[in-house]
Amino acid sequence: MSGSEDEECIPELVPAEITKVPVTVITGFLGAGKTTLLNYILTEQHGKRIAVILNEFGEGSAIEKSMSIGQSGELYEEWLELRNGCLCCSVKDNGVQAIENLMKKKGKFDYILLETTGLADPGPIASMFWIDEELCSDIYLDGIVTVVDAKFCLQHLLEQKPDGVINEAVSQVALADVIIINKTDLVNDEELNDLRAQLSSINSVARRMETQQAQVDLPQILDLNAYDGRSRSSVDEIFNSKGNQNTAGGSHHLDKTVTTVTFEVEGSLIKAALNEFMDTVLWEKVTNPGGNTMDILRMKGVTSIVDCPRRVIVQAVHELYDRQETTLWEESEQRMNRLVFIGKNLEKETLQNLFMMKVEEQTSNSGSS
Ligand SMILES: Nc1nc2c(ncn2[C@@H]2O[C@H](COP(=O)(O)OP(=O)(O)OP(=O)(O)O)[C@@H](O)[C@H]2O)c(=O)[nH]1
Ligand SMILES: [Zn+2]
Repeated sequence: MSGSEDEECIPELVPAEITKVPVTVITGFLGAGKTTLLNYILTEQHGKRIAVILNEFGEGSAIEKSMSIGQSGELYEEWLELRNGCLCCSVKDNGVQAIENLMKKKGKFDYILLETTGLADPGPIASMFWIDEELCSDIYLDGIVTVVDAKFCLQHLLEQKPDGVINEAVSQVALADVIIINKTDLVNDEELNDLRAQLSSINSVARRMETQQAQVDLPQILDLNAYDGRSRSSVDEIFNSKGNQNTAGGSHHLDKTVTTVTFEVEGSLIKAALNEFMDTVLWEKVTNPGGNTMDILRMKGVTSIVDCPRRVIVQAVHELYDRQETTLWEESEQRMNRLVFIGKNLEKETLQNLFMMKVEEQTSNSGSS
């Protein structure tokens, strides 16, 4: 694809297909069981060549990252050099570049697992891999898996940060596509129920699993396609199941500023109106009736655009968003927009009314929907 301008003849080994390599970000508070999960994955039979990248500051140097590659059970270590230190703090595509270089040296992997430090908000890392997809990178963000400690998670979620800053444990739960409640051996049913309720009051749409020693069913956490058009079914699943009613919290009084909100609006809107809606909620920001700014951490939705025969998927992480056309609408089908927001100070009516206005603008302009 690149660097071949100065070559005389066409290289003989042109790759026939460009298979992009999925990246799953594994996050979770200190000691929750991320490394246990990685080790478990690497020793399971999965027939994949998996690269594992640990985004942690080591004892000695902060510029080297440990990396191991597992192929049918056998592991070896590599050092991944990142000039700017910690992956999540480095310049946007630095980490992506480092991984691509490594792939050039070592041959392609089938899959990349990236363990973030326990104290990191996974937002910047997710954004880094997500943006790069558009720059024709070899790798793409598949999903975010958050491991939580059944015993201590609640305590971490409840910890208050000064100035209303969202604490990392809450961010990790909010951005999760899958939440693994690990160490269930350390809690009783009541504690577990409490935690389940608190987790779903923050993020009611992530798939949830419960484990000991992080022993998960691998297909449940890999190849999620959580950030591309193929995730449509997951948005539909949300609406066809429990997603619409917000789960009530447990007995602890968790600071409920981060929650999930879902709504549906019939009809279609023009592309510009959808962009306006996204710009307003993500960038300009709207306030809830209590006068607090709504801060969106994660959003996904299926939307219906005027004159577009296909469903349009919208995805956002923090301020970044992206649209993708996917499957065709049926002729007879009622056009429907379904949106999911996870964030701080969210209020359903305000968001839904704003979206409805964009749909109605269209209806009154053209008289069709
Ligand atoms: N009781 C119990 N202990 C577990 C379980 N899973 C992991 N552990 C232990 O919990 C400790 C922390 O696990 P790690 O996998 O290192 O956690 P981590 O999230 O990678 O930790 P950091 O990298 O320090 O953030 C280890 O001592 C594990 O053996 C479990 O299901 N039950
Ligand atoms: Zn960092």
